[in-house]
Amino acid sequence: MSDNGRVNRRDIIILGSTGSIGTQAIDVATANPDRIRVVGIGAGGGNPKLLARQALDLGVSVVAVAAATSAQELQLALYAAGDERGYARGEFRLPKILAGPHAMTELARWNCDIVLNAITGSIGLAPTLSALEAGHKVALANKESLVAGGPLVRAAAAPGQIIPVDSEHSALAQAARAGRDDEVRRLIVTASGGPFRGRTRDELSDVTVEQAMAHPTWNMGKVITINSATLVNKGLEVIETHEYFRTPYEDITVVVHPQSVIHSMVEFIDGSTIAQASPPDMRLPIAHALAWPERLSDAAAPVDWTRSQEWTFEPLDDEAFPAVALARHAGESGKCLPAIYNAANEECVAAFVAGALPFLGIVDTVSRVLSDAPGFAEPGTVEEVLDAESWARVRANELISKAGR
Ligand SMILES: NC(=O)C1=CN([C@@H]2O[C@H](COP(=O)(O)OP(=O)(O)OC[C@H]3O[C@@H](n4cnc5c(N)ncnc54)[C@H](OP(=O)(O)O)[C@@H]3O)[C@@H](O)[C@H]2O)C=CC1
Ligand SMILES: CC(=O)[C@@H](O)[C@H](O)COP(=O)(O)O
Ligand SMILES: [Mn+2]
Repeated sequence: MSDNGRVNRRDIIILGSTGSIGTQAIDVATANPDRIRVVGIGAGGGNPKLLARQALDLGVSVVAVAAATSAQELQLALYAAGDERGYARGEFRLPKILAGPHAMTELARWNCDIVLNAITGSIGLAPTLSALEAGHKVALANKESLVAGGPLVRAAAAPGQIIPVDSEHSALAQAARAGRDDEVRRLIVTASGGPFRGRTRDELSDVTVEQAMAHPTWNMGKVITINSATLVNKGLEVIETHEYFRTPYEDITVVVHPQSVIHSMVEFIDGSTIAQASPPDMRLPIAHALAWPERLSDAAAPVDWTRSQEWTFEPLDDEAFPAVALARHAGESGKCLPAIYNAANEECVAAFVAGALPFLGIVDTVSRVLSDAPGFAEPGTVEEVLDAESWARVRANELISKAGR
């Protein structure tokens, strides 16, 4: 029985409902109506028709858009979606609409059991803090929250209040259940290696956005897919691992595993390694986070043990892909450098997608921004994170426009 008297059913709010994680979370909820009910959703405002359809399909009481200009468009889309379903105007009750830059933090405080943060980018930090401060459990896909605002998120979260959704951290949390914290020796984070695994640095000089978007094993949103190609995603995940588990950076190892079946591993002091394995399908870690500490039946297909298959492992090529070493440097230096690493990368990815920066320019520019960074103190407030991020975004764009000349 949950605190609100319902048997095992959790009311959830999905921030970023129109994206890759958001839509898969809706699939998980729809497949488990006795366990999960979606009571509120929110998105950026880029796809008001989808957001409106989701709101009516799920029967949510509140829907939020971050772009204030999208509020009217959303309202019209809700009426149109109502018309499509044959609702008469008088009978049709619109959900409450929240709009504008504070809509996500307000939605994150709304009455519910769990907030799933599936927003992309460090703009997700304030909603994560808002949900934590409201006392909600947070199923966290938005890794940028922890990277940009790790000390703030840690200070706001009670033990067990955040449940990881990122596949590697879900795997680590599952594997870590096999022993006590003081019996863990090392965390091994797997990386697919991305679409350019095996290439030298020279061979990366003219790769296109389309090639970078062709992830070998996962179908994800644009930013994380480009980040997987540069290995910045793995850099962010090393910092995320440190933030979740408080493991020293030297005890976090990255290993390339191109099949993406082992999602990460925990090595214990007796020499035993526990791995979590499942075919690449985010519905599993999403379901795991929403039902934690229980499990939902048939969230995703298991490994097919009747079929011959090979799982391979190889070391990361730090020369061709320096993004992980750079993230370790940012993480070990602390202060605001992780936030600067992420914010500079967000600008560089946007520039790469717009054709204003070559692929190799992404990590090269992030590296330059990190080495140019003045001494920001450890952030104590969101505003301090935003200050460091603004500096990084401006500096990254200066370097990007110089590179374009
Ligand atoms: N996709 C995956 O398999 C995985 C993703 N993650 C992480 O999950 C997060 C989401 O990734 P993914 O689903 O791929 O991303 P997508 O780009 O597919 O979706 C992003 C979502 O965020 C919304 N959004 C964008 N800007 C804002 C804003 N300012 N305020 C509120 N909502 C906003 C988008 O809305 P709109 O449609 O209106 O633009 C959309 O709903 C990222 O942090 C990513 O790193 C982690 C592991 C795996
Ligand atoms: C599904 C998921 O969790 C992604 O973060 C994934 O890990 C990306 O794959 P890479 O290992 O290529 O970065
Ligand atoms: Mn991941």
